[in-house]
Amino acid sequence: MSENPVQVRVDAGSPYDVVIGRGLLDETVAAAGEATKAAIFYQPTLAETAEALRQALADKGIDAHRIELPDAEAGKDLQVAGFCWEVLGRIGLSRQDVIYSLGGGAATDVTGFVAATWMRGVPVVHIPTTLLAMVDAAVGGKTGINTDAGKNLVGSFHEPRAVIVDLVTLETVPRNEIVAGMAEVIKTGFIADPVILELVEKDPEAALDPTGDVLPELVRRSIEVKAKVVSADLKESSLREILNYGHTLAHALERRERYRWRHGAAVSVGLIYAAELGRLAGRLDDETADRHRRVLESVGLPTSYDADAFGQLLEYMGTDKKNRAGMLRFVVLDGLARPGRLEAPDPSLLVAAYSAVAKEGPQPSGSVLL
Ligand SMILES: NC(=O)c1ccc[n+]([C@@H]2O[C@H](COP(=O)([O-])OP(=O)(O)OC[C@H]3O[C@@H](n4cnc5c(N)ncnc54)[C@H](O)[C@@H]3O)[C@@H](O)[C@H]2O)c1
Ligand SMILES: O=C(O)C(=O)C[C@@H](O)[C@H](O)[C@H](O)COP(=O)(O)O
Ligand SMILES: [Zn+2]
Repeated sequence: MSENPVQVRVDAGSPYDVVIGRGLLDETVAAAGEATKAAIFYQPTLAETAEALRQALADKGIDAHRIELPDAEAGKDLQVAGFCWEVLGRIGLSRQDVIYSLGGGAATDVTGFVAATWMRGVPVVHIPTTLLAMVDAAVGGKTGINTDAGKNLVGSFHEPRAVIVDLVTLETVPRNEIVAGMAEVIKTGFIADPVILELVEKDPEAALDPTGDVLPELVRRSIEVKAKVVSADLKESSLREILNYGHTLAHALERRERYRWRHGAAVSVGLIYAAELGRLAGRLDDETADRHRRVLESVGLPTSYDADAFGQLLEYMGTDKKNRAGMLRFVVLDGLARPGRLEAPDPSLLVAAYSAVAKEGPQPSGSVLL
């Protein structure tokens, strides 16, 4: 990617830009607009970056505060949201002011939720710092927390004022987090942009290299797809569901694992399952179905899960937001980049498709866990 930042427009309810580049502190400060106060919610690993932003905002006369969030999924919690609301009250942050999120998708999700609910909605600027948050979580206005009832069942649509994707931040992201984010990139390839798949397949190592040229192209392509989809259907009345490809099983798996699995790792297993459902339903050709496993494994993503878990996963899939009238609905492919829906599939199909991911014995550990 060239030195000049690239802007991708999201043309939904309140249009905004996703700015992609390297070294974007000026753009980040400019996004404060007329605010006189700012709150920066950040994950612990981003403390230095948060302080640099606080200082840069202070230099512009903005009363800026930084507030550390618990790391990862522990941050997407009602108690954490309550703590954030308390802090905003103490700061006296008003509707003319601004909130920043700084971190991975867990940070953008909980901060977005806090911004959506504080004073019934204040401006939020997302600064995603993981691959997954850049290509997916920070774009599109979905915000949320996890509860005992399930993953992301509490939340709201709250569009950001801007999204600042500074590719430099990827250089400190652990490899397993880049790998996890690649699941959403590959998902995007299957639902809408097969060039993404070709780029990953050509050189999986290059695709994972935050200092190379391939990853920035994958980031831009994925954001372009997401921007187009959410611009057409912000509130997920229909088209936006395609971004949920692989997520019906993934969210059930995450809940079963008490959110200790990386979201991207769960999505990877969920993609294998959705591809198999499509194949067994007679809608997806063998080559495209098999391509899922090849490309996901080529970057080191998991593609299997506990053979004994299906009953509980089925129960948890029953709370998926795409379900209608108590019937399961899945996003499946009718071919490469041709997403469709599978409504109320026969239970025998659901069981049969699980054999594509079922694994007996010791389960994956390490990189899929927090
Ligand atoms: N709202 C949406 O549309 C949407 C889309 C996709 C995913 N999500 C949500 O996003 C979450 C997953 O996001 P994630 O994969 O980014 O995980 P995450 O937010 O848990 O971050 C992963 C880890 O990376 C660390 N990290 C972040 N930036 C870093 C950096 N620059 N250098 C070093 N370490 C860094 C974090 O501290 C954390 O430990 C899930 O909760 C998922 O549901 C939301
Ligand atoms: O933006 C969307 O829409 C998505 O479905 C993107 C998903 O990758 C993401 O994980 C999202 O948070 C899932 O949404 P949910 O509505 O199923 O919670
Ligand atoms: Zn996702």
